[in-house]
Amino acid sequence: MNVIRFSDLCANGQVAGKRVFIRADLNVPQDKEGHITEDTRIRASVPCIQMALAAGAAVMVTSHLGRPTEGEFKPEDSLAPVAQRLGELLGREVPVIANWVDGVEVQPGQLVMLENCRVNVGEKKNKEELARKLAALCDIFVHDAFGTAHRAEGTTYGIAQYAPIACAGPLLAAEIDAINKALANPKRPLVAIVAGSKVSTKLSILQALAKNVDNLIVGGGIANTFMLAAGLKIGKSLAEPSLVGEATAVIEAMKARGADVPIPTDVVTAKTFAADAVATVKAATDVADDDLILDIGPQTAAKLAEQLKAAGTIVWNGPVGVFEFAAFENGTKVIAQAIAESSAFSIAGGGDTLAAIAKYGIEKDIGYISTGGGAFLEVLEGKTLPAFEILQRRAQPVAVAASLDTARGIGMMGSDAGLRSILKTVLESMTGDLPAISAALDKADVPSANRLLHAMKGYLPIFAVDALSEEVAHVEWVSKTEPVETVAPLYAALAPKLAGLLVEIRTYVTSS
Ligand SMILES: Nc1ncnc2c1ncn2[C@@H]1O[C@H](COP(=O)(O)OP(=O)(O)OP(=O)(O)O)[C@@H](O)[C@H]1O
Ligand SMILES: O=C(O)[C@H](O)COP(=O)(O)O
Repeated sequence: MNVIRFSDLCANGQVAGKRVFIRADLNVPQDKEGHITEDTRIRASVPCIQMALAAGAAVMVTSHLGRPTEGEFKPEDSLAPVAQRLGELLGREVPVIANWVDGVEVQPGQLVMLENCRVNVGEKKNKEELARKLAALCDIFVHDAFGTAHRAEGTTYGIAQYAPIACAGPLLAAEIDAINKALANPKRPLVAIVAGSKVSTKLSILQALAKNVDNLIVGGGIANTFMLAAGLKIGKSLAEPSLVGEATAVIEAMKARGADVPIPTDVVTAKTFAADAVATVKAATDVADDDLILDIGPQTAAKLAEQLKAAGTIVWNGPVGVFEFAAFENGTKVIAQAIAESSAFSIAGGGDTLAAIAKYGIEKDIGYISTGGGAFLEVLEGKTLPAFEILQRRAQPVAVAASLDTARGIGMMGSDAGLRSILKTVLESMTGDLPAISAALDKADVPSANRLLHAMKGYLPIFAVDALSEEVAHVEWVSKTEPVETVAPLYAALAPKLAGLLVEIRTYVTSS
């Protein structure tokens, strides 16, 4: 995966004193009072934040929480409980900043949390005006929100288009590697459980999944839509009637491969969506017009559990019922226990799925737990997620424009060994010089920056492409006479290219 990794930037000393904007996925489940019921996503975001702080950055972190209406902040949309939990994990205060789009006060060594980014107008549709403002807040944008990597929004895509440097955080990078590895050659039968409440998002993924998986188990609002497709009544239950055609297409695609999508034969219903609603188990054919289906029935759960026990690989996203209410948790509990008892390699993800895993204490029985729900389903579908598309694109100019010209280097040095030898020395000095130039410019010390650029101007033509050597020569020349206001933006454009060259040099000297 050709993306810039934040860990490399930290190791190269390019982060000290920089403004770092981290997009995390801190979208955790909460109860009615706003208490966090499961904090995996917060814990998983800690390493990136600590990495940025340890590298001496001024750190801003943000996330969405739920699906609020843009421009209409409500107290329940606030990231305050998340900041409080993060503060406990980090052992420091994490102040929450509201109305932050036009500027954020944060100093190196400090960490602030920027209030729910989905309240900003233009976030969802990735409006350019917002994206440019977001990018202007930072020197380095770090995408560490794997759970939201399938969304092309302002803080997950737009900011990456315009920020001076856009890179992958450690969680984002580790998740994609782990999921791809786990699913590269899945042991068959491969069974996917796709359930929960995000019907339209997930139903459209199912068509692609139907080509890959051997068994497709549906639950929650998705199962209700499949029941409609099978001609069953679902009363007032959560479903997406406009997607019945898609559900039918999935059933047909599975049938054509000799597999099927089991439609619930019994369900648990209520008359209201409430924890104390009376639960009634009934046949799937007996659902009344005023019924809400809130869980699969015990017969259906037992049948699905059998299928799961025979699986080679299980992918699980979404609880099959409203497991938060005791009367409607049985289906999810039975499925969770069947996954735990199965010898299959299991991979699970999704905000509420993680909460269900924690509730039934089966963390140790799951092969891999991802912070992504919809995102990891899209990886399974074979899609390139928008996060990776833009980060790869942002890594390209670095690789192309700042590239190492090894043929030239060998010619100039007389041999490959000669080139390697000079590159080892260069690697050492550039690793120190790049942050030193930035630090000098931060202090408006242009003469020091000029001295360092002058040295670089001398050796780059031995092994770098002309465009880069010329750009360095130009910035060095400007820095002889011009003030920091003129030099700093020129160096800001040059720095990522030099950082890219450094990565190439390191790769070259460590290759055999
Ligand atoms: N039959 C149902 N009717 C209404 N809500 C349901 C039903 N079945 C499950 N749910 C709800 O679905 C929610 C979880 O769905 P969701 O699609 O958000 O899953 P997830 O694991 O969080 O995945 P992701 O991270 O992709 O969102 C739970 O809060 C659960 O109560
Ligand atoms: O819970 C999730 O799957 C992620 O946080 C993404 O949330 P979204 O589906 O509201 O974009």
